[in-house]
Amino acid sequence: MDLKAHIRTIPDFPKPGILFYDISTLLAHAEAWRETVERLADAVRAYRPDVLAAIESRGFIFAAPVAYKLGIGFTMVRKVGKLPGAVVSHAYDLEYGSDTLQVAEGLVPAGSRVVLIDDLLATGGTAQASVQLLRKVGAEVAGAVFLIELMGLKGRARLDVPMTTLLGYEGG
Ligand SMILES: O=P(O)(O)OC[C@H]1O[C@H](OP(=O)(O)OP(=O)(O)O)[C@H](O)[C@@H]1O
Ligand SMILES: Nc1ncnc2[nH]cnc12
Repeated sequence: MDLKAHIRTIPDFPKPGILFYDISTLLAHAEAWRETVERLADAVRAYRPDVLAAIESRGFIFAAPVAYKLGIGFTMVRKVGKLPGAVVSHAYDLEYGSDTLQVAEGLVPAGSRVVLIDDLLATGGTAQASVQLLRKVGAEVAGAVFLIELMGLKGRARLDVPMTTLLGYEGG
């Protein structure tokens, strides 16, 4: 099945000049959604994870059925201020300014093999910050899996873990 046929592109969202790759149309199509979950699960399984880590918020949509299918748990990598209780944080630089990601303390056992999952790799800033955060809590990041890669933005070069993407687009 051609999954790209189910991803809608919207020009100038959320800012002028950005071509937005919208997964809403894929999620709404039962067969495309099922095929996506199957293919992501195969890619994730190859890294032999003990647990998944999912990046807020679109990453949660994909991580939940994949974790269920593989019979493992998943941990949420969240934007600052969303997680209750003790958290571990990692601040990272954006093009302008900075941001912080957090995970709950004590949920990822030290030394466990973690696979990171998200819908889309653009500049790779969010994914690489997530890798660093997971290492801070003692995880071994075995790999990262994305549905979409915007190859023009060269996020792949920023990630220092093995990675698999299902759909590559030249632009970004
Ligand atoms: O590779 P990067 O340049 O870091 O960009 C990729 C990130 O941007 C999007 O999330 P966004 O921050 O828009 O949040 P959302 O998932 O909550 O919509 C996407 O889901 C990735 O997490
Ligand atoms: N062009 C894009 N489309 C959808 N999500 C994104 N996240 C970062 N860049 C994006």
